[in-house]
Amino acid sequence: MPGLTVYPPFPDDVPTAPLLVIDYALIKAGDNNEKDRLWKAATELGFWYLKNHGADEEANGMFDMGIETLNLPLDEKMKYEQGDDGGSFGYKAAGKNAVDDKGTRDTTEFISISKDDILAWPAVVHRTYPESVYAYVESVIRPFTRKAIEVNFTLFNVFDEKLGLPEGSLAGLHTPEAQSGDISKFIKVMPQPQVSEARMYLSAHTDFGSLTLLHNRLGGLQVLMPGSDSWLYVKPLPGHAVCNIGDTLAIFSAGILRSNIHRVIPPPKDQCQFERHSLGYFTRPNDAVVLRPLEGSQVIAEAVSKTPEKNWYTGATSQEWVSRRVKARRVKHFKGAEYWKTAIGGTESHPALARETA
Ligand SMILES: O=C(O)CCC(=O)C(=O)O
Ligand SMILES: [Fe+2]
Repeated sequence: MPGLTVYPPFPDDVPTAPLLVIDYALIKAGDNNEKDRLWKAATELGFWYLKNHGADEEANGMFDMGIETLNLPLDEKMKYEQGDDGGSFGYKAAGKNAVDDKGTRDTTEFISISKDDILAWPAVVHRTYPESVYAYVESVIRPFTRKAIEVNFTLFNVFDEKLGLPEGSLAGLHTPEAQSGDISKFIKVMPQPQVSEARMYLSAHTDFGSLTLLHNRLGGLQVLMPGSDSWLYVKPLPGHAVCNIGDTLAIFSAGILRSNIHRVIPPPKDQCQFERHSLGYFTRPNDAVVLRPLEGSQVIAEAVSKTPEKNWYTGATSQEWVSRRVKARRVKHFKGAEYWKTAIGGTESHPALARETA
């Protein structure tokens, strides 16, 4: 069973990022101390571990679905390729995205499954998927999607409270019934020959949407520590999801919630000989929501006035924002180093975003 591969342990002599461990069960029970810790994590680093999230079994099933799907022959997978127009549902073949300012092609492939297609199945909202996806909809993908939405809503409620927004504000911008760019994404990267300059798996980026819930088994994910040039590994911890804030929550809160830069490089030490699999639920606002700081909060209004250099008023809808960022990475649209510097950006600016060179 590929899902049961025993990997070498994450090495204990590489520097790791100090993510707080947040207990979802305590958050759900309304524990104020835990809510304060979540707030600290979401505003200072923008990344944290989440334990007791209750979605482990579904996540394991998603690994089986993802491995089976990405092991299909390439010509079968290519029938479902996302294309070059900014669509983020379906299959993304290795080599279709650039990873640096030279236009180097990536070696990362993934299958992204839309929340809308999964909740509506057997009706099709956006597109169709390989049969190996449909075989898991009822037993795995739908329960996984529902649990991810539940976790999101619980965390959103804490953010509403801390931001001084009326209860239900953030949930109201992410209604499951409305169409959105929400995806479950399963990622695979083949091990690479031991060359001195191994290729970046995912170039430095901020996530495009609101919240990301990641389930990792191998290392490779690194976060750029705020205010510095150091990249630190996020050590995978069994049973813990890695959560992070994306651009749209940063925009809604005028930067109070931190959308931190991260990247994926080959897993450290002996782990790099293995195929790397990762799974994320990427939550994005409803397609039609216009991205700008939210009204009705004194705290957000103050944050806007303290950051005049930032253009939080993007004028873009959620769908336009995500689509622009997906499209900009496709090799087809690559136009050189200057292009890379400006076109791929999200809410954070840091030289690391422009100078990544595999
Ligand atoms: O594979 C991972 O560990 C992280 C993936 C990621 O950052 C992304 O897909 O946005
Ligand atoms: Fe990411």
